Amino acid sequence: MIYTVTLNPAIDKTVVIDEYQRGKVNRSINTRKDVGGKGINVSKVLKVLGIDSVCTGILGNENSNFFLNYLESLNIKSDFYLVSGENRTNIKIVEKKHRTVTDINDKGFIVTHEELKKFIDYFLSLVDERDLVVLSGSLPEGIKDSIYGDLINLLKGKSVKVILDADNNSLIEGVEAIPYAIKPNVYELKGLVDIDEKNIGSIVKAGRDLINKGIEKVLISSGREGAVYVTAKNIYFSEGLEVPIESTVGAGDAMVAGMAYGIENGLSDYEVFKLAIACGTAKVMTAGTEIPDIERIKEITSKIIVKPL
Ligand SMILES: Nc1ncnc2c1ncn2[C@@H]1O[C@H](COP(=O)(O)OP(=O)(O)O)[C@@H](O)[C@H]1O
Ligand SMILES: O=P(O)(O)OC[C@H]1O[C@](O)(COP(=O)(O)O)[C@@H](O)[C@@H]1O
Repeated sequence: MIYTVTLNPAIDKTVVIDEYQRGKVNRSINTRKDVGGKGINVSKVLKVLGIDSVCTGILGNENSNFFLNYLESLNIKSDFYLVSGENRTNIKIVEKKHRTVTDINDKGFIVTHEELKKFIDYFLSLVDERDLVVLSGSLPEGIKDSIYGDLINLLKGKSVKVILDADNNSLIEGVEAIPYAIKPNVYELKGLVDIDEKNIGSIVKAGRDLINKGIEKVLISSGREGAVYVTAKNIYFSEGLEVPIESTVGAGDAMVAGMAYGIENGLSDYEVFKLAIACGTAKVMTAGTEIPDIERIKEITSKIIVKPL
């Protein structure tokens, strides 16, 4: 079973405007609200790919029904540890004129040490060596940056594979614990290793260094520029496809879903990479964090050109 862990879920409020006017009244063209947060988005795309997962993590009690009802409507199993407080709302400003998305991500609820410990104990009782765990997203107040590293060590103790998608110090500390796989974007990678994010050779070298440390799969995404996949045996590159963009929010999560699906199903590095790119590309063609459909993912998969490096 795949478990996605979201410690800081979010409602994504997408506001479409023509052009942001600082200090003025801005009027929206349209708005939408989606259930989001990185691990939850991964579970949404896994469902489309036809694979079950359990969405776990920590959820604020106050507006929890918005999340739980939505996941139930998609037939995605959820098993969150509930804490008091409200799940954050993250604002995504889509500017039509400039074709940009600006994220304003809130902090979220506060988690006490005791609550976190209860969640970890419960979560560890759920998983065994047959499972794959996706740890992703930012941390609510009260949880230290060491959490992903700590969880990776505990999960490795149970022979559970982990895919990590985090940033800043939680990524640095997570990588020190050597997860099975990671999916940084180039900016997250730059926070980890000194790279020139415009130079493919520099990105590949960073990927190889991480593989030499013991991480088995390193998928580095670079938005429209595409992605690089470095494993012990292969190095692949693919350019991003030119597609109509609705919202880039959740592209990385969709990519992680493709990666998790491929790893869970024993696909080759080549197939994993193609599927991950297809999921990310299909996602940018949907509004907000709406899930891409499977037919589009299949169609894009057939168009992706992967170059071995
Ligand atoms: N503007 C875009 N055009 C085409 N594909 C995109 C675009 N943005 C993202 N993608 C696809 O989604 C993948 C993940 O996007 P990226 O923005 O790098 O992730 P993250 O959301 O983690 O920052 C990219 O590698 C690419 O395949
Ligand atoms: O936990 P963070 O880092 O604040 O990110 C949460 C945000 O990331 C998202 O999961 C989208 O992530 P990506 O665009 O990186 O795939 C949104 O749904 C959510 O608002």
